[in-house]
Amino acid sequence: MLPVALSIGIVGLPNAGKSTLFNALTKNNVLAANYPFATIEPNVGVVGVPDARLAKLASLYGSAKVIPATVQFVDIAGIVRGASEGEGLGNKFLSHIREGDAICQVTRVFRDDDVTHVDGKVNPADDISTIQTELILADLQTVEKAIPRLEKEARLKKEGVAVLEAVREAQKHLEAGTPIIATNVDRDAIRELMLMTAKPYIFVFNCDADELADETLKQSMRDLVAPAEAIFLDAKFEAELVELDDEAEAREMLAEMGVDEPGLDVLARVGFETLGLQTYLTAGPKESRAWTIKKGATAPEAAGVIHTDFQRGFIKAEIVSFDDLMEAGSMAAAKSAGKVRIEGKDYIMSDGDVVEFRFNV
Ligand SMILES: Nc1ncnc2c1ncn2[C@@H]1O[C@H](COP(=O)(O)OP(=O)(O)OP(=O)(O)O)[C@@H](O)[C@H]1O
Repeated sequence: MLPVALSIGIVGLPNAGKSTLFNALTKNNVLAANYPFATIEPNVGVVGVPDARLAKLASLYGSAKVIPATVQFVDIAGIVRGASEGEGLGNKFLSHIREGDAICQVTRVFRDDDVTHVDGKVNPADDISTIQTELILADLQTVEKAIPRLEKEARLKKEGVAVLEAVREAQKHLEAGTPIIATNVDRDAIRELMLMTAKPYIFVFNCDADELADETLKQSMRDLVAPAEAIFLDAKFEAELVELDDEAEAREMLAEMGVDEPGLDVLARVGFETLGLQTYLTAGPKESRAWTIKKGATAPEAAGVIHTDFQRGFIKAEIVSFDDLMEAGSMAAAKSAGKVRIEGKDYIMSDGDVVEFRFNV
């Protein structure tokens, strides 16, 4: 199994704050200007997933380094009404969204008369439906284009019949204005079409300081997008926060905003979850490290993320859960307490397993 490198595409209307958020995520200096369509080329940012367990492991093992899991964000240009018809940057960037594994939509909530809104007013519900409509229309085009080919394939081979049926069902839902993720269409059957509304979705509400403190407002946004995840942050503030070298100052700024945790940390964690990923941990004097696997991965597959030899020559895995290890206070104590298990080829990994693999090369 190759290392898992899934990515999340950031979408939103022009001036929603995508570039500001992306810059903060990567500390890259991508152009973030008060200028619709400032972002033309897609940009990839690789972000560490914050994991408090790593520092604890590192202090237990005296590790020299800590290496977190990562999640990739791709900054994509703004979508405007009519994008599926070629308005704005049109279909060019829709193809970048198609390649992502999940979508993160940045929605403007902040009020600032100096920052133009494409529709002349700030209205999150309208903005969300504008983008959803564009993605649905683009998916509908994809489906309509594919159907004649799929009909031919269904006549030639049996497997094609189920695919065609699933795609026709998808078409009906899209015509009714429903994103595929909200239906029970067989998503495996239609995978090859890479439909955008079939991807998991995260909503980032880009707020100003007052709005961040407004629980009623936030609840109404949550209700608007449920069951999808809603994250609230001030992208401009997050961008300033990452510029600070002084951690104490950063903590103070967060406290002043009444926020416990940087929004970017929440986003990285929720994004990682939304992609269906989990981590297992390894620890030693050199490093404490989180490794990324898909949920449901077996022990040999997990070993393969470190090295293909580990997977090929897999014998067994010595596993202790992070919590048991911390409670015992050391690997030796965990062993004598009977908390360290020997697991074989069929073991399904759990998040937070602390692992040592035994293998033959
Ligand atoms: N929470 C916020 N509060 C106030 N201003 C903000 C906030 N977030 C972003 N801005 C400002 O809004 C403007 C637009 O932001 P940004 O360039 O990131 O938008 P964008 O979505 O990337 O736009 P485009 O699609 O046109 O590239 C910038 O001037 C930015 O500083």
